[in-house]
Amino acid sequence: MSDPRCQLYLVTPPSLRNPADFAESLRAALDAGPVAALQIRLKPADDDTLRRAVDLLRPIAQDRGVAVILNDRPDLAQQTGCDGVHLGQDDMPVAQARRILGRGFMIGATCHDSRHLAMEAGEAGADYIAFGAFFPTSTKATSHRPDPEILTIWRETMEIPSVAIGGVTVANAPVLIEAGADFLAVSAGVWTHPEGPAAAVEAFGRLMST
Ligand SMILES: Cc1ncc(COP(=O)(O)OP(=O)(O)O)c(N)n1
Ligand SMILES: Cc1nc(C(=O)O)sc1CCOP(=O)(O)O
Repeated sequence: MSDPRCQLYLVTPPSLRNPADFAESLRAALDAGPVAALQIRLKPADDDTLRRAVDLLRPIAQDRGVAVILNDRPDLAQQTGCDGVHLGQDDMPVAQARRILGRGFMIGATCHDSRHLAMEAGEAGADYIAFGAFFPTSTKATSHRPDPEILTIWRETMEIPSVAIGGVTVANAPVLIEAGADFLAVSAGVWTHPEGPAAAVEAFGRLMST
């Protein structure tokens, strides 16, 4: 298969009411089409809950070649065998995380609608930067609404891959793909898709391969 210009990055729902059921949905989703990464994002969750979630979900993803990124927690990400961590502006600074985690560990950084934040994150050692929220979402309260053009400008001027997040669905994804996003990070648009997560991943796969 030719290298797709944009790849799918799944984000878990904010809470897993039934972890075993979610594990089943995750298997089905990952078997339905190409997925580059899975972010485990549980809010709020204590350390035991996070560890149990990583222990359950990490092998499902990694066995299928999907990188596992833990949200917010570089310490637990490293201890539990994840491939990377995603850091917000109020989390551990990227440079500090890079010093602790070393070069082989993936670090992503939230940059809202700011190329300035994104350049800072890149200089501090981030492997990808995330812009959002591009569309309204009920997964998280958001106060930034970037124009998709930020993805075009970023791609034309910078080498670090961009992730577009926030309210992304099969219906609105084309504008972000056209604008030049390297990855689309999606939660509700997959887990609450009317035809189910596998159908959503298949549909994203079609969009990204055309
Ligand atoms: C890929 C990606 N982009 C942005 C975020 C948001 O991270 P953050 O600002 O730390 O907010 P919370 O996710 O912790 O609520 C993300 N998680 N992933
Ligand atoms: C976790 C998160 N961060 C965002 C940001 O803008 O930084 S938007 C968002 C929610 C992503 O979930 P959904 O695909 O359901 O909108």
